[in-house]
Amino acid sequence: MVKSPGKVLLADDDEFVLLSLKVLLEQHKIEVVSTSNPERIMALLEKENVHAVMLDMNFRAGDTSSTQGLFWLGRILEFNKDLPVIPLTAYGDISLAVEAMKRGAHDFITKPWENEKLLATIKNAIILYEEKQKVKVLTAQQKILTTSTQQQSLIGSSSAIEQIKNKIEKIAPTDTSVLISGDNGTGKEVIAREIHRCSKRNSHVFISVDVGSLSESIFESELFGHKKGAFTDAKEDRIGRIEAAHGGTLFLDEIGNLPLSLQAKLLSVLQHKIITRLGTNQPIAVDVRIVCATNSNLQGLVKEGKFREDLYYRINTVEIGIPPLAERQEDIPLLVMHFLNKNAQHYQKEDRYIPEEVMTALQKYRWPGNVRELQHAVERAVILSENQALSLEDFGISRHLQSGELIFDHLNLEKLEAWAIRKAIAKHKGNISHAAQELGLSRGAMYRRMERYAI
Ligand SMILES: Nc1ncnc2c1ncn2[C@@H]1O[C@H](COP(=O)(O)OP(=O)(O)OP(=O)(O)O)[C@@H](O)[C@H]1O
Repeated sequence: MVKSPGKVLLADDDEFVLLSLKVLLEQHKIEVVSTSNPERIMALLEKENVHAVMLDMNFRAGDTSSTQGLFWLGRILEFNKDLPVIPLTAYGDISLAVEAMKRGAHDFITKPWENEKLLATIKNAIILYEEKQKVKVLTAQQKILTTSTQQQSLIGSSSAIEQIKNKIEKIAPTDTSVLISGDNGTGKEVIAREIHRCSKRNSHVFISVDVGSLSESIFESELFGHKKGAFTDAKEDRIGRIEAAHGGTLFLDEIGNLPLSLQAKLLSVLQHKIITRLGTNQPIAVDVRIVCATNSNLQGLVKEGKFREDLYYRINTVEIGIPPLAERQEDIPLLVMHFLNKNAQHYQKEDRYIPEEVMTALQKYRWPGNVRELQHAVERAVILSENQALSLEDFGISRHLQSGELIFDHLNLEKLEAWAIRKAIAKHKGNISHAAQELGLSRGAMYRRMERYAI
């Protein structure tokens, strides 16, 4: 089927004019909605996503003052200032056409019209409208892009990170939805960005929304956008994050914090790939890949009725679990060196280095804030250090080490079990049978636990 170039609203009280325009436009695959009653114009604009309007300037028979036409022109542009309006004027009424153009009309057509010229005018109007919409989306994307964080590739050589890299390679080229779980600061966003970078969407935007930091009152407009006047503070039309991510990847961090009412809306977006901005009822098609992250037990939230089960299954086609940093000590030296190089360069202290015993201690520390904490500790050490060799004091963690606050000061059984399973798999280089044997588990019990902890 040939794609329609766009949709036009025809408003004219002459049924014959409406019919002949409709036949002409539809012959050229242009979709048409029409009305002979001007009072219906606004309702049709609300309902239909039109790209241009053809507007009769003399509605009532015998009314040649055109005040009606100019009045409706004003109302249409008030509703959407980007919408091209093409007045239809009586032959020879140039002064009226000029007045309409002054008030924002796109072009004008005089009756009787020439088919070729009319078609060219309509097609131009549709293209112009689409271009304006694209510019709007691009401007919003640009704004979001410039405020988002810099790209950071996934650093690490532990078996956990290797397995994650392997999974990313397989899933990135597909559009499947991914759920990343892990504690705060473990690198969930880095993984999401890596999925985007390796995907065919990588020339489009990656948009990150921290659902956990949004107040409930702005959730909906932030995600879905709004129309001017949709609520008290809606001073202008605004594109939501989902629409801004069109063509790219939308990363929803802390998805467990999404209120139930919006969970239903998000599910509908995932199913139908359509959004509606607040205060309008015009559906807008969106093409986004959704990657979600959580640091809470989503399955538990489902059981408690706080998270919709259908949405849970929709977002977790593939799950990636990232263990806390303390459970992948092998990654610590690589991360430390990466952050050291970056900060040493930035603070012009390129001669700084880390003695072996300090690195060993850094590996043993449990890093409750995970990679984010490690990153800040290295930056702090570079800034505060007075000697070339960085000391544990520079990192600000010697006090914790002296108080014995090493890896196992959390006693959460599930975390300990997950830690032991990962450790055993790493020790046996991915051989599950051997790892299960060491843990005293059957292979079945091992696989059940691996599924539970998304290993
Ligand atoms: N494997 C990694 N390689 C390089 N940098 C990393 C890695 N993991 C985390 N980081 C860095 O640590 C910081 C925290 O990472 P990120 O924001 O991805 O964590 P998160 O799990 O999404 O955190 P939160 O749950 O708080 O949103 C970032 O500055 C990120 O660049």
